[in-house]
Parts: sequence; structure tokens; C-alpha cells
Amino acid sequence: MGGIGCRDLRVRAGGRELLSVPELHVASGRTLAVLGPNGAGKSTLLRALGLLSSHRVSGQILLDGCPATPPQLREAIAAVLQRPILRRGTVADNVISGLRFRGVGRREARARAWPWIEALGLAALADRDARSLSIGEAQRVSITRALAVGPRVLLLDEPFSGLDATTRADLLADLRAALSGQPTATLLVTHDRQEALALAEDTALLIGGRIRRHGPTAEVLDHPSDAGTARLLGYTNLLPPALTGRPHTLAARPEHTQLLLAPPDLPDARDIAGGPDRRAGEVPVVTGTLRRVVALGIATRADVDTSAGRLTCLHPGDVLAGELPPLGSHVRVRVRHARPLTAED
Ligand SMILES: Nc1ncnc2c1ncn2[C@@H]1O[C@H](COP(=O)(O)OP(=O)(O)OP(=O)(O)O)[C@@H](O)[C@H]1O
Repeated sequence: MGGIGCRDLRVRAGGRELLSVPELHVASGRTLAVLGPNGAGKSTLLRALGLLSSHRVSGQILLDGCPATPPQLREAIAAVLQRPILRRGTVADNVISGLRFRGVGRREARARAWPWIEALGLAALADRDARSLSIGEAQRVSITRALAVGPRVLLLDEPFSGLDATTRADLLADLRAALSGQPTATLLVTHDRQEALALAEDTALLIGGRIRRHGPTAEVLDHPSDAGTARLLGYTNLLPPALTGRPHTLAARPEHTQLLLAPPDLPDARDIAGGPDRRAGEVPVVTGTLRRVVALGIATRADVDTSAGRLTCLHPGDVLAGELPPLGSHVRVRVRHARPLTAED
């Protein structure tokens, strides 16, 4: 099986285990996003795979399904780290440096690198001193340098962090286009599910040094299995069985949870949940006390205390103050879309 993988990969530091991954594989031509909160062990995983770790690493790293030696891995892998590290010289010098490091002559390196310089929008900057670049430009150079090598494996450690929204969107699109059709196995470390969605066919959720879910990106992002993965995937509202009468805790995103501003004549949550004609896909209306309302410009956030904890409601646009009941009022909240958590943690 082409690509990079690992078996029984463990990383220890400071007397504790930071990472334990029994098995993982990224196939050639595919991108796997490793999505996790801060401190989950994402960089630890990427560094272990790329032989960049300063911690105690045990287990096997596989190339094309077979245990690989450090020289084989160094030859196969190109890595882009969170903060771009550029060498002295021009942008073009930096882009060809990966090829030069692998023994490619200057002339050939320039010829092989130039299409990537153009594809990643660096032609106008090619002769600039690399040390004069902005962070976004420098990250673009770092990504282009890695792609120009034509690596069998590309490791990307949060390459878009610290970029403004437009630069990030442009670079995401350019990278996606550059990777498509390439036989590269790409591992993208990120805490942003939009990046996973934009770049990766598959996603692994890493929490506390362990992979909690792994599968096709759209499926993984829309199916939290426990409270930890729910939080990570933006399903921050948890509705336990005591609130809904359902057998499992339900999880909902704030944008799918709304105050009923003009309460219609509806039964309360327990009536709906326990009613005789309850349908499988039905989501409940719950009741609570309005605690706080904050205008966020493009949306209005309302926090509601229920008997089972706080719910956050997000209404598109600016909800007029006159439409809102006073703070402390008894209110109803409609949950338009929720997922059952099937593996409580
Ligand atoms: N030398 C060390 N000794 C003990 N713990 C460490 C050491 N280095 C890192 N860690 C811990 O390892 C865990 C994983 O760190 P890592 O940088 O891999 O997380 P991450 O998922 O990449 O986070 P972020 O999104 O913040 O970059 C963290 O809890 C971190 O505090």
C-alpha cells in the first residue's frame, strides 16, 4: 500500500505519554487531516513521523506499508512547519534549496522549481530577499519549497495559522490545486475544521494523544461520538437524556440552536420527547432561562440556562432588542439539528 503510516507509535516526554497511535495510514495521492484541540498531540505526531521529534519515540514508521529507515524517510518526506524557516538569499534560492539539498544541480533545480513558483503565485517575488517577506509570503515560499521536491510524503503543521483570512483562503485554494493529481501522501495538522474540509479527503480526530475517530472528512466532521469530539467539531450544546427524554445525549451547534422569539403554541420538551408519535429525526424544543444576549455583528448570541446546563443559541443577523424577552425570562429553545452521542466519555 503506497503512502506513509505507522504502527504502535508512542511518544513520551517529561515522564508521561504524549501520544499513542496503534495504526495510521495516509495513502499516496490522498490528504489526511489530523484535527485536534490545543495540546492534543498533533505536532507530536507529525514530528514523530517526520523524524523531527526531540522526545522518546517508539514504534514503526512505514513507507509503502513497510518499516522504513531514517534515510528512506528523509528522502521521501518534505515538511512545512508552523513558522516558516527561510534561508538567506532570494525567494527562488529558497524554493530550490530543497532540491539542491537532495543533490539536484542548480540549473535543473531551477527548471523543476519554476512551475511550482508560478503555480503558487510567487513569480513576482522570485528575486526578493526572502528575509524581507511577510509571514504569509514566507509561508507560501515554505510550501512551494516542499512541493518543488515532488515529495512522496508532505507533512503540513498548521501552515495557515497566523495568516489573514484572504491570504489563508488563497493559499488553501492554491495548495488544494497543487496537490490534486499528485501522488503525494499529505498529512495536515490543524485545529480548524474548515481547513480539513477544504483539503482533506480523510480526517482523524486526535484528543489527548489518541485518535478518537478516523474516516471520510465530511462523515467525521458531522458525527461527533462523545463530548470531547462534539466540542472539537463545534457541537458545543449538549442535551442529556434528562432534558430530552432521548436514550442518548444530543449534541447541537449554536447555529442550529435558536430562541423561539415569538413562542408558538408548542408543547414543552418532555411532551415532544415522550410523545407517542416521536419521529427518529425529530429534534426537541427545550425550556430554560434567558441569561445573556450579545450582538456579534453578523449574528446574535443568546445564552440560555436549562436544568442540564447552558445552551448557546446563534441567530443570524442583528436581532432587534424589542423582539427579545427580558433577561431572566422563561424561554423556549428550538434545536433544529442535533446528533446523538453514541460513545459517552
Ligand atoms: N517536553 C515535554 N514534556 C512534557 N510534555 C510535553 C513536552 N513537550 C510537549 N509536551 C506536551 O505534549 C502535548 C502535545 O503537544 P503538541 O504540541 O503535540 O500539541 P498540539 O496538538 O500540536 O497543540 P497546538 O494546537 O497547541 O499546537 C501538550 O500537552 C504539551 O504540553
